[in-house]
This record gives sequence, C-alpha cells and structure tokens, in this order.
Amino acid sequence: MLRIAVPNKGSLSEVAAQMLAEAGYSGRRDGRQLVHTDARNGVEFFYLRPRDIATYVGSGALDVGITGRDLLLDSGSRAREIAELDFGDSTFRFAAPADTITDISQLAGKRVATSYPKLVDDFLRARGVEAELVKLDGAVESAVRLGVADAVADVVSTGATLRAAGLDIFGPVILESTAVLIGGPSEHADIERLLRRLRGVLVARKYVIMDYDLPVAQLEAATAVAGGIESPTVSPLKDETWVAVRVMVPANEANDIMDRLYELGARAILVTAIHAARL
Ligand SMILES: Nc1ncnc2c1ncn2[C@@H]1O[C@H](COP(=O)(O)OP(=O)(O)OP(=O)(O)O)[C@@H](O)[C@H]1O
Ligand SMILES: O=P(O)(O)OC[C@H]1O[C@H](OP(=O)(O)OP(=O)(O)O)[C@H](O)[C@@H]1O
Ligand SMILES: [Mg+2]
Repeated sequence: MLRIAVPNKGSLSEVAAQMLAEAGYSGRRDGRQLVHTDARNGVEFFYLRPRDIATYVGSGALDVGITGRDLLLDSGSRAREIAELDFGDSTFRFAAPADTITDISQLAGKRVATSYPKLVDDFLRARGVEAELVKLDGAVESAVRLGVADAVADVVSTGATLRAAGLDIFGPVILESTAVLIGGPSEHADIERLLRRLRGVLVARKYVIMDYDLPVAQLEAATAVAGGIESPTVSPLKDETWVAVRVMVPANEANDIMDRLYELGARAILVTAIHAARL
C-alpha cells in the first residue's frame, strides 16, 4: 500500500481531493474521516493538517504527501518536493501600515507576526536583519491593529485580506508558493504511478484536443502554429488535396490558435476536452 498524506482542512483540501478523484482514486465519504483505504488502487489516504504533512513524510511515516511549498519549508522537515501540482498558488510577503515600514532593513528590532516563523527567520537571517518574531496561528493581519506586532509576514493570494486590515506589502517576495507533491526517505515503487496519474490530471486540465481540416499545402504552416506534444496526427481525407489534423493545444490559447489556423485555410475546427491523459 502506498501511504499518502492529504490536507484535511484549509484552502488546499478540497482541490487536492478533487485532483485525486480525477486521477481515479476513491476518497473519504465525510470530512471527519481520518483514514481511507482505496484497496483497488493500492493506496491509503491519511487526512492531516496541511502544516503537519511534511513532518509525517519527512520522517518516513508516510510515503508521499500533498502540501504547500511554504509549509514544507517552514516545517524544517527533510521531505523534498517531487512535483508542483498547479493549485494553491500564493506569495509570502511582508506587510505593514502604509508608510511605516517600507524596507526590510527597517524591521531590525521590530516585531513581525507570522504563522511561518522558520520561513521568515531564515529569510531575515540570510539578509542580516534581526527582528523579533511573534508566532501566531492564523489571522495574523490583525496583529498590527491589535498592537502585538509592527509588521506581518503572511500568505497573500488576492491581497484582499491585507487591504481590509489596512496593510501595504513591502520588501522582496519571501517565497512563491504552490501546492506540491512531497516525498521523504520512502522509495515506494508506486510513487511513480501516483505521479503519472497526477500529471495526467494536470495535462487533462491544461490542454484540449483540436481537430480541423486543412489544405495539404498548408500543413507546414499549420504545424508551426500548433505543433502538438510530439507532432500532429495527420489523416487523409477523401479529397486528396485536404487532410484532417488532430493536435493537443493549451486550453487558454485555443481561441487564438483557432483564429490563426482559420486564416491559414483550416475549416471545421473543433475543440474537445480531455478527460484523462498519460503522456
Ligand atoms: N488564500 C489563499 N490562496 C491560495 N493559497 C492559499 C491561501 N491561503 C493559504 N494558501 C495556501 O494553502 C496552504 C495551507 O494554508 P491553509 O490556510 O489552508 O492552512 P491553515 O492555515 O493551516 O488552515 P486553516 O486556514 O484552515 O487554519 C499554504 O500552502 C498556503 O500557501
Ligand atoms: O490575499 P487573500 O486572497 O486575501 O488571501 C490570503 C489570506 O488567506 C489565508 O488565510 P486563511 O483563510 O487560511 O486564514 P488563516 O489566516 O487563519 O490561516 C492567508 O493566511 C491570508 O490571510
Ligand atoms: Mg490559513
């Protein structure tokens, strides 16, 4: 059995569960279940706090896990990143009331509230800034208004929480974070299979299939517009001056590519979704 740690709560949990479902795994039936076995796929899921996942994986108690890069680095665990998972994107930033602190050098001797003390300490130490860290569990944006800190260091996604708290970002980006698959000392043979499945989900989400008919003479030009992963599939049509072409293209470029192919003479351009993939 491959033992997998997945977030039980927080912003990563639902998206991670959805991704595993799309990868063909069964999941827990209700939000309080701590363990779920998917015997058919030979995996066991452990639903844990996202912050604790790196600890379990780094120690070898579990084989792999899904967590945030920021949480992995803050944990100090020996777990390592295996792959980015394309969700849970955030940046980790300093913020303070407008015009009070505008550079990290001004943090010397100041109080910085954060839920990620190791991440912030490592960052400031590397830059020779000695600040006092105030460790909080969450909602750190309130710490300045409530007088327990002069600045905060926290996860920023849209920036709405900072704005609502009257704080402005300052200083360099501490970290660009994203959800990641992490591994530890375990060399379980099934890790590769899980990774292939997750990559398949990412491909299925990111790409679409494009089919179109094209005058043969335009094939080179059309391939330059959409070259596919390996190379386009080209099939004969009854009219020998035309071919049918099938190619995978990034979903967010599909309309632009359709316009350009149309201008080259392509017709009957159809786009369809991919439900699953192994590249
Ligand atoms: N608003 C957000 N947008 C995108 N990613 C986020 C956001 N908030 C947190 N994250 C990411 O989600 C991961 C876990 O944070 P999350 O807030 O879910 O955990 P938590 O704070 O321990 O849980 P909770 O908020 O339920 O107490 C981190 O990697 C973080 O970067
Ligand atoms: O930039 P935004 O889009 O506003 O998102 C960032 C906020 O989201 C997270 O909070 P969460 O809801 O996890 O609460 P927490 O602070 O208690 O962890 C994070 O800690 C920030 O506070
Ligand atoms: Mg949170």
